[in-house]
This record gives sequence, C-alpha cells and structure tokens, in this order.
Amino acid sequence: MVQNEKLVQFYYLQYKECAARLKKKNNDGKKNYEERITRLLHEMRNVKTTKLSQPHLEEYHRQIRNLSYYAFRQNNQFAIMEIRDLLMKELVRLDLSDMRPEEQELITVKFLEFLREEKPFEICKRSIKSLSKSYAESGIKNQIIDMVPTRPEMEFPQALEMKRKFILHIGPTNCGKTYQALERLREAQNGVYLGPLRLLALEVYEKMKEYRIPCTMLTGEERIYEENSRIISSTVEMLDIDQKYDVAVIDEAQMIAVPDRGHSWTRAILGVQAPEVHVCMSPAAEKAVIHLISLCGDTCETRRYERKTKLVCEDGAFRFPEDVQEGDALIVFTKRAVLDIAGRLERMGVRASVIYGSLPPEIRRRQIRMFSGHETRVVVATDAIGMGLNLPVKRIVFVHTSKFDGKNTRPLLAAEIKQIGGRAGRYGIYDTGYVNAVGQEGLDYIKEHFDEKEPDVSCVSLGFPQVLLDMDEPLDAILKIWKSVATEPPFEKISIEDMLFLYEKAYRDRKEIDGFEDKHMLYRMLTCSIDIKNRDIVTLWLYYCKTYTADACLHFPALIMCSDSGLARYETFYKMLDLYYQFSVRLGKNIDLERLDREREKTEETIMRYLAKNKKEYIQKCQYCGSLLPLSASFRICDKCFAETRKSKGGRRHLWTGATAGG
Ligand SMILES: Nc1ncnc2c1ncn2[C@@H]1O[C@H](COP(=O)(O)OP(=O)(O)OP(=O)(O)O)[C@@H](O)[C@H]1O
Repeated sequence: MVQNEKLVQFYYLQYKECAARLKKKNNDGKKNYEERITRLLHEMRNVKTTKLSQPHLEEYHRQIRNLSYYAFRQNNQFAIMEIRDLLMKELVRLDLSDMRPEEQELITVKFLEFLREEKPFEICKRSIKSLSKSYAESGIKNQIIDMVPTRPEMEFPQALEMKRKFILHIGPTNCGKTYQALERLREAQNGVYLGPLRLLALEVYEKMKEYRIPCTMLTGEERIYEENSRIISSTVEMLDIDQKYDVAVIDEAQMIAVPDRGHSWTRAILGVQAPEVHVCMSPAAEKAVIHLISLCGDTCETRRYERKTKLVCEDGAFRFPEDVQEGDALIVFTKRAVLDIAGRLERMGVRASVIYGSLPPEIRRRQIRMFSGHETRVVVATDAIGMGLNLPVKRIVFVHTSKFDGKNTRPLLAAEIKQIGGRAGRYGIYDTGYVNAVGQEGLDYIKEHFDEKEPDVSCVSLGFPQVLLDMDEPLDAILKIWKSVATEPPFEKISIEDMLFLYEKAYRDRKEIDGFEDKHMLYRMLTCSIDIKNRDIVTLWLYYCKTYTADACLHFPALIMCSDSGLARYETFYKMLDLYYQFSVRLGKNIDLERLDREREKTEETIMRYLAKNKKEYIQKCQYCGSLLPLSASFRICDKCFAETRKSKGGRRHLWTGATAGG
C-alpha cells in the first residue's frame, strides 16, 4: 500500500482540480462555508468508525467537494490549508478504517494512476473502498478479455481445423426433416444424434435398435450403454467435443437462442468434430446457423421441406367440453391446468393422457403410447408437447393463449403457435391437421398469428468459457464480470441466475464443502441441471455438495426427504433420483445403478397409478363452497364467494362460519 501522506496528497490534488472544473454554482452554499469546514472537521474527528456506513462516508466526500469549491474559487488560503492539512487527513483515516488490511493492499501507485486516468475526481464522490472494488473488477475484466478468444469459434480449434460440410434441413414442424437426417445417420459407422429432450434421445435410440444398429443412449440422467455402438443418441448438452464422428445430427437448432440452454446448440455447431453435420431447424434459425457456419469457414448445403400434411385453423371457436373429439390435444401452460382438464374429462368418461414438464420421460412415453394405442382418447399437455415429439394428434386446441414465461404472463409468440400447432396432423395417419382455441377471443388471436412469418432468430446464445475457471478470483465474481463484458451481435451470453443462486447456497456453507476453493469442482456442482424452484431438490443438492467426499457412493435419496404429498411427492422423488445419478457422474462417484433402476421403476409405477386413478381429485374447485371453477380460472375461489367476501364490511368475513373477523 502507498504511504498515508501520498494518499492524502492524491486526495487533495483531486479535490483541487475538481473544484476548478465544477460548473459555476449559485451562491447559496457559499454562506458560512468556513464555519461549515470547522464543524465538519469536528464531526469527522468524533464519529465512531464502527458506526460509519458507506453512504455516510461518501456523504463526507461530497460535502468536502462542495466546501473545496468555494475555498478554491475564492482562493481562501486559510480554508484551503484547513482542507489540505486537516480535512483530507481525516477523510483518508475514515476511508481506511472501513477497509480490511488485505483490501488496503490494493491501494498501490498503479491504482492511484488508474483513478487519475480512468476515474478522475471520482474520489470526490466515492470512498476509496468502493473505487478499489471497481479497480479489482476492471482487473478481472481485463484478464477475462485476455483469456477468452474474441471470436467464439476460436474456442473449438479442433473443429476449426476440420473441413466440415453442413447439411441444413429446414422446414416447419412435421415436414420430415429429422426423419431425413436420421436416415443418413443410420448409415454412419460412428455417428451422434444431439436433441433437446431425454425423450427424443430415447426415441432415436429405439429407432436405431429397430434397425438393429448398436446404439448407446446418453443423457445427463441416464445411460444405456451398448458395446461396439455405432451411434450415440444423446441430449445436446452431452456432446463430447474431443470425440470424432463421421456424421452428426443436431436437432431443433432454432433453440440456439434460448437463454439458459441455447449455448449447447452453439457449442455443438461450432465444436462438433464431424466432417458431415446435419442440422434440423425451423426457417427462423436459418440465418443465425449459417452465420455460425461461415465463422468456422465450413461449407453448407440447404434442403428445404414442406409440411407433409395440411394444417388448417378451424372457423368456429372450440367449446369445452362439448367439442372434445378423439385425437384432440388440449394445450395449457401449467401442470395444475393439465390435471384439472384431464380430471374434468375423466369425470365425463373421456380418458386422457397427460404430458407436462415435471413428468419423468418414461411416464411421458407411456402416456404417449396410451394415446397412440387408443387407450386414451385425448391428450392434455403443456408446451412440453411442442418439441419434436411425434404424437398421432388430429387437432391441437389452445385452451390458453398466453403463458407465464418465468417473469411475466404474455401472449403466445407466433413461433410457439407454429411449433405447438404444427403437432396436429401426423404424417401417415392424417391428411390434415387442425388447430383451434377455446373461446372466440382465443381463436381470433391464434388466427391472427397462425400465418404470420416467424421472426428470424435474432440472437445466438454463448456459454461460459471454462478456461476462466483457472483465474485466481472467486467464481461468482468471474461469472458476473464475464456476463458484464459486452459481446458482438448476434451473440448473447447465457443467463447465469440459476448458477448464482446455487453459488449463494454453497457459499453460505462453504466451510463444509470439500473443494469449494477448486473452481472446476465447484463449477461442476453449480451446473447440475436441477429444478431450483423445488426446495427439496435444492436441499438434496446442497447435502451432496457437503457430503460427496464422505463415501465411495453418494447417499441414496429417500422418499421421506420429499415434503410434498400425493403425485407431486413422487415427481419430486424422481427428480431426486435423477440428481443422484447426475451428481455422481459429474463428481466421479460410484452409483448403485441396480437400486436406482429399481427405485425409478417403482416410482414410475406409482406415478402411473396416480395418473390412472386419481385425476378427478385435481379438478379445480372453489376453496369455499366446493363448486366447479370455470376452465381458465386464475383464482381458487368462485365469483360468488369472492363477491361474498367483498360484501362484508368492517372486517373479513369467514364464509364457513358466517362470522366476521374482529366482531
Ligand atoms: N419420408 C418419410 N417416410 C416415412 N415417414 C416419414 C417420412 N418423413 C417423415 N416421416 C414421419 O413423419 C413424422 C414427422 O417427421 P419428423 O419428426 O422428421 O418431422 P420434423 O420436421 O423433424 O418435425 P419437428 O420439427 O416437429 O421434429 C415422424 O413420425 C416421421 O417418422
């Protein structure tokens, strides 16, 4: 650290120069400024440093700036002397009293030079502690800029050295683009399929098995290994960029823009080591993908497809439940609504399959099979249905036309309407697919956007470069500062909120976590793909972070760890089993695979039983009078009961007793 006198001198010169540059002030503050200097000095000398907050300290900085202005403007030598010899000394003393010795070490000649050049006169407004924090951050920022290649493709030198040929399969849903790419993949001696869902990886795995091609399925949560496999069917996140393949298929590449997963598609396109790469996507992603290919200097050929069956938006609005027909898929955007509608249908004697995000893939598969095999007549699903799943759906009915996207409830985008609506009219079963919506307003909205051209994908998601894990700084600082460094369009960095959320959790218990200091290890823990909205899952994750070194195997999850009841309890337990697998693989632990398979199967059976028998329980009823709520009710109380609660004056009325609170 520089000597105190040097620091005082630095402060003084900055305040002096700042006074010369400040715009002319009105004269109100001029009154009694000499007296105010003396008063401020007295206050600063007597303030208890333990009680001094940052905003309070920075207020001193600003007051002195104002007083210096008048002293220098008037060339009041006495006041200037007081500022230089007394106030500055006190200010430096108080500033330093708020810093730990290791923080004071940052106050070097270089740091003062940085302040003089990059942040002139900032010291007249901010404490040296906050400025040194910005300095440290700018140091980290510079290191990041040095370490990360300016062009994203440079992160994949092996792929960059190859001459790759891309075949782009472009078309709307259900046009056979994945089919064509897979036809080529099955001829490969060493190929890889990279898709968005565990269920799609499983679908491709099964297709390869049908063709008697040895195949391994690989996802973050399971692996079905076969010796001498010619094909690996996996989720896109699992791509091994050090591995060479003859043919690669990257499916649903329009997902390249998705904030928390899109980077895996970017990584696959830039980094997969295969001379022949097939990319399947909607037309919206064409420009973005071609841009990536041109960055790598590779060649591409485009194959365009038309839908194989017609898709028609119906004229009359759909009425629920009167208009329900065999082959319908009813679309809503919450699990609660899926189960509610399925319950209502079953009450009428219409059996329904259900598909929503938190259902284990095996259950989704069984639900799809029941629908395909006509055991159930309709399917009720969230937009989880939209991604490449092949279902014999004749008509898609949007029960809701807006969805909660994690931040706000917003109307569906044209791309979503196409992706979901396009599921109707499966090739080989139907000649025409139909789309409709519940209520005239809903149908008008769908019609308005049905033929709209999907806007081009405007951004390409970029992942966190792992070379930064070698930096000698805390991981959260690296992540935040990396995120703050601007990128060239069309690239946009992935969202890091989930990682930071888990980091906070781990940080609080860092003393109990072996390897918290090892950023590679910590990163592997933080990037476990888990449902962070589920408290039980986060608790188990943290437990694993703290105990993973205790034994050769992780502790096996127990049902008792799930605080939910009924169906949700088993869904959570299934996620725990997934986490057990995922964490074990990531941290190199042994796995009790037999027990895992057994528990998964048992849990799947229980979930199926719940879905088979108990759906009527999920029908949304008024919490007060028990009457059936309207289909799209946002509240758990009917209008009549709600009006009752409003009627009561002078206190809240308890409907079940008729009594009024407080009287
Ligand atoms: N030439 C074909 N011969 C037989 N079946 C086909 C053919 N083309 C497509 N199909 C079948 O049509 C269905 C839809 O095809 P595919 O999954 O390839 O569509 P897609 O364009 O990739 O749609 P999405 O974007 O929704 O995944 C599948 O069941 C597929 O097996």
